[in-house]
Amino acid sequence: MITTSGLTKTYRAHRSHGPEVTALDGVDLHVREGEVFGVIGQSGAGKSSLIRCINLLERPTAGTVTVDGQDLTALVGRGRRASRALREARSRIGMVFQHFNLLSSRTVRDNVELPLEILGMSGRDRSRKALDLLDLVGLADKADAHPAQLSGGQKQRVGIARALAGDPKVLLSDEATSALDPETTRSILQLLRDLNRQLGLTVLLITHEMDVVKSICDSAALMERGRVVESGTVGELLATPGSALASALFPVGGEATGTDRTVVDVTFRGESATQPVVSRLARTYNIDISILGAAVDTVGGRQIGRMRIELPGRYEDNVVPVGFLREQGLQVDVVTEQDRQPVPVEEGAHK
Ligand SMILES: Nc1ncnc2c1ncn2[C@@H]1O[C@H](COP(=O)(O)OP(=O)(O)OP(=O)(O)O)[C@@H](O)[C@H]1O
Repeated sequence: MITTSGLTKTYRAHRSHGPEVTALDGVDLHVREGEVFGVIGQSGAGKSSLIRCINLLERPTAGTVTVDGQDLTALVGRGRRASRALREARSRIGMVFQHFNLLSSRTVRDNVELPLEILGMSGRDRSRKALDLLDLVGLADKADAHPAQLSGGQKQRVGIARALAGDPKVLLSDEATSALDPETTRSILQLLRDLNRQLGLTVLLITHEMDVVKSICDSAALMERGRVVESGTVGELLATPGSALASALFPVGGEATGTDRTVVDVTFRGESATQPVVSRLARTYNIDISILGAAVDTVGGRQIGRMRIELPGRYEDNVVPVGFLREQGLQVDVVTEQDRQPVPVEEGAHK
């Protein structure tokens, strides 16, 4: 549904002179139809630039953006007909902002009607559609209120209703929950998930919070210094040895008790979680195994368990027991010192 190819954006600090800042450095991203895709990264990683380049609010320096089969970059600056086509294409891409961007002088209903006015819809149709959208986001009773009379979560619901006005196939969310408290964050994420399922809406969201990715994303990408350094479905990421996103999505702690030890993360899914693998391993090889940490969690809607265990001896001495674990159908990652570096994103923090 969304593909970026070699997407690059450089800014110049002062119009014609000063150093260039490379905000996006050849980003290739593939977002499938109907999925919720999260892009996570530290402040300055290029997340906002990415989302603004995808809907062409910002003109990319190089590369292409294709949304629903249409190359949007081909429409930039190519005469009147192309710019009308670009406007139309953009109206099918909804955008939700961190600070809601509502017009304070307009009522809730009038805020939702605004994009419909721009699309030239007649007054009665506009009004009906705005009320339907407000109903969809659970705010039908606030149609005549003004934004100042609403809570943050309610304002974001209005922002979402407005984003849906053009019947978009794609919703872009720029830190939609960063200004909200944890409880409200949960309800807005649930709303985005419900809309994704009910309307088949593809959602691309950017966030600096791992919890957001964990609770609603089917796929995720990690950005660092303008590049996508990891991406995939949550299942693929969890199955990738050494994936920084996987260990941040599902951290399991525990330090080795000495240098002459092998530390292994074992990931369980579904049935395998119940197998008494650790005791079987200890019996088969007659070794003492310490459990350093363990957790069971729901990631991307699936129950997953992870355990960090320690075997006596170095890895070379444990090749056979590690192979035994893999033969049981478990995902086994041997943890090195380097793997234990923290992932550079915040977890559960709110701006
Ligand atoms: N309009 C601009 N002019 C000049 N530099 C910019 C502009 N917008 C962004 N940048 C720079 O581009 C880089 C990426 O910024 P961007 O806002 O895309 O990152 P981000 O990951 O969204 O960060 P944050 O989470 O803090 O919003 C930063 O170094 C930033 O200073």
